[in-house]
Amino acid sequence: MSAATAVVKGLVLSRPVTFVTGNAKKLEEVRTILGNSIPFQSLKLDLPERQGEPEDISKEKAKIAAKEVNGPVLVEDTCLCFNALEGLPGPYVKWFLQKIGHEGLNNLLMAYEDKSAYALCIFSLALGPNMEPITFLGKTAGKIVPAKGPNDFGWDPVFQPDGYNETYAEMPKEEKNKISHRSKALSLVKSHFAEAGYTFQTDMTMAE
Ligand SMILES: O=c1nc[nH]c2c1ncn2[C@H]1C[C@H](O)[C@@H](COP(=O)(O)OP(=O)(O)OP(=O)(O)O)O1
Ligand SMILES: [Mg+2]
Repeated sequence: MSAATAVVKGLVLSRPVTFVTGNAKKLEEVRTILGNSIPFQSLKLDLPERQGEPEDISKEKAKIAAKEVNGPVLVEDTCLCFNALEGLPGPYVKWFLQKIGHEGLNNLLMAYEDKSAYALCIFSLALGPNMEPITFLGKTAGKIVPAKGPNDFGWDPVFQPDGYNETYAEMPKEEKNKISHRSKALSLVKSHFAEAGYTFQTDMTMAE
């Protein structure tokens, strides 16, 4: 079928926004948090990630994704940053988790009294290939604790947000989604869509 057309304050998008991620759990949270507020489709793709500052990594992912999709895309990059380690492992937490696990993440902080950390989520929206991505940051402060709770999403069992005695993993999903790095970033994404007044001419469910 012909692609859906979206009007963006005079700017016409040939397709609805595609959220590109290789992570099913991220997608699940994004779906729940966004509800029907922003029509989007998703694409499972493991995008290459450069090294460097979190915001640049996220933007670069959006640029690559926009080329792949040849249309508007939303991506995000998530970091787990330890204050005692100047923000590391940060964007590299995926590899740390894979190699050394929850216990290893705790051990990294063994030599430090400061166990404080923050979860950072950076969404990048690129309206098309060769368009400069716009970024949206969400941050939740907490500390690193020995793993507690179900082990079904990344480092959730070792991250205990400030003001809670439970880790992200122990909380009901709705509670995590109220206070999470991801939901904070997504509320900025939502405001952006509302302010930009993006209107969609075609029912997004009809998009290819
Ligand atoms: O809310 C979260 N709670 C716990 N763990 C989380 C969360 N959000 C991401 N994570 C994990 C997934 C990956 O191990 C690393 C981020 O790496 P990151 O590159 O952003 O994610 P990814 O490669 O799994 O998916 P994508 O294809 O969107 O890049 O932290
Ligand atoms: Mg990734």
